[in-house]
Amino acid sequence: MIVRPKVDAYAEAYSTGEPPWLTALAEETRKVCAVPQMMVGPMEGRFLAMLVYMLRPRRVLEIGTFTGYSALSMAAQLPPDAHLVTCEIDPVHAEIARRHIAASPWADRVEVREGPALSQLASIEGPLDFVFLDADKTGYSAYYDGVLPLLAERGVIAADNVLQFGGVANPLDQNEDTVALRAFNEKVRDDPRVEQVVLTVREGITLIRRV
Ligand SMILES: C[S@@+](CC[C@H](N)C(=O)[O-])C[C@H]1O[C@@H](n2cnc3c(N)ncnc32)[C@H](O)[C@@H]1O
Repeated sequence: MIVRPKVDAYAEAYSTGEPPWLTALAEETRKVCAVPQMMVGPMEGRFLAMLVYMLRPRRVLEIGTFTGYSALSMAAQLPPDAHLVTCEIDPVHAEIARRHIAASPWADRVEVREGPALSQLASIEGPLDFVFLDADKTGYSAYYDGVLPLLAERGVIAADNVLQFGGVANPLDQNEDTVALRAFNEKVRDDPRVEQVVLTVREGITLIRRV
């Protein structure tokens, strides 16, 4: 997180709590996955749910399912006729996500597609009303290029982890993901087709829309 832990804890305490079905998913993820902190967690989960509530999207695409925490956070706020496709490369992650989605009340609205997200993009139908980018950071630039032409006129892309806990602002941080995200942030900033705002929520989230 970028904000001080005490302030972050305060913000979480005064936000609506995590629903029980996500607590069960999070508990299993912490038990069986090597990097459970890949889940967006309660605060960002509530934030995504609020965005979906406000946007009322019909078609949602997520790139980077992991065990389904963000997908189910969003699904709970989808209108009944909406559809969320979420892409995941790892079969173990996809299996956990599918099981929790099947047990949820939103199984009819959420589809997990297994395999590299970039090759899935060819079969994704637009227009997309909301896109959540949260897979491999070195792939963001290609995902952005792939989804922008599919974005609805009033569609929004949310790109996660764009500040890497602040690493992007530290020139000494030459980690591969940080370098890729710096390049991604520059690309979005310099793209005349879009307007964007970089938020300091958790590891940083950029909201992008077409102009
Ligand atoms: C940060 S996690 C996603 C977290 C998830 N949004 C959540 O809140 O639980 C990133 C996920 O992207 C997946 N991934 C990595 N490279 C991918 C690719 N090329 N195509 C699809 N998924 C990929 C990883 O296996 C991992 O499960």
